[in-house]
Amino acid sequence: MSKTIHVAVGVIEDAHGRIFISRRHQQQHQGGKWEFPGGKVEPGESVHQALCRELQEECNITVQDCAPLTVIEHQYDDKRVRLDVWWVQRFTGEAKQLEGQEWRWVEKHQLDAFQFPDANRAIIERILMTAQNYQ
Ligand SMILES: Nc1nc2c([nH]c(=O)n2[C@@H]2O[C@H](COP(=O)(O)OP(=O)(O)OP(=O)(O)O)[C@@H](O)[C@H]2O)c(=O)[nH]1
Ligand SMILES: [Mg+2]
Repeated sequence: MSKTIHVAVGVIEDAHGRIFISRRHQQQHQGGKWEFPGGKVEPGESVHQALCRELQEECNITVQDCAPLTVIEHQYDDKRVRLDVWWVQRFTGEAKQLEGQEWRWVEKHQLDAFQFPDANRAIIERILMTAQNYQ
């Protein structure tokens, strides 16, 4: 069996409490589905470093403040992933997608209306739970 792919994932929240999502390119793993931005942790990098690098490269933002939200391990038919998910509540720069993917800000309660990879179910539950606790 192939080894687990370690991924840094950002749940980016704006001042209105909305979350940034983008749509994976068709040819990518889980293509066509929506995702939270992020990518593979490179050798020698901490997860935090990977998160900051990926969000700069993919979404044009510099992370100022973030906190670990949850870690999800998921086995797909073809690969196993460990998603290290961080909540990003402070950043500079105007968030947008730099890699040609469709993107948008969505209200937390609207997240359920989008099709995400299976591993993301647990992330969305966590977002909704945490959001409730802070209201
Ligand atoms: N970025 C991201 N990846 C996710 C999410 N959910 C999920 O299962 N994954 C999986 O995590 C893996 C790594 O993500 P990625 O393709 O963004 O990695 P990357 O940016 O380094 O891209 P590349 O190496 O393909 O260029 C993929 O297999 C992807 O399907 C998610 O919400 N965001
Ligand atoms: Mg990526």
